[in-house]
Amino acid sequence: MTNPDQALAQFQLGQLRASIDNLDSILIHTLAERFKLTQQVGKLKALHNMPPADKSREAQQIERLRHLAKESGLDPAFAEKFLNFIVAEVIRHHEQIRGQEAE
Ligand SMILES: C=C(O[C@@H]1C=C(C(=O)O)C=C[C@H]1O)C(=O)O
Repeated sequence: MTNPDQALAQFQLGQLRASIDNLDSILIHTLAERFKLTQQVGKLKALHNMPPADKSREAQQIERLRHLAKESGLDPAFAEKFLNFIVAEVIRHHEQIRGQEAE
């Protein structure tokens, strides 16, 4: 048996989780669109013999995202780690594309 307080808490939890699910969908769709673009960058770089990683571009992105994170109340260290995690995957894709072009 649930008391009214527990029933209300369950309802609120369900509402919060529904919004979290919506935001997780946005994150997945956003990442999918980002990777479509970075795949195009990878092909362009492979075609023109440019290196997969660009540390100066990454430094600019980190500075920009740390600033945005601070403004939004997100931990800037987390924002930096998150970007680095994504960029590492992008570079892995670029190296794969480069390998395919060389075949
Ligand atoms: C996509 C690029 O390649 C790499 C991946 C980046 C990214 O995912 O934002 C940024 C810099 C590069 O290390 C790029 O050079 O723009």
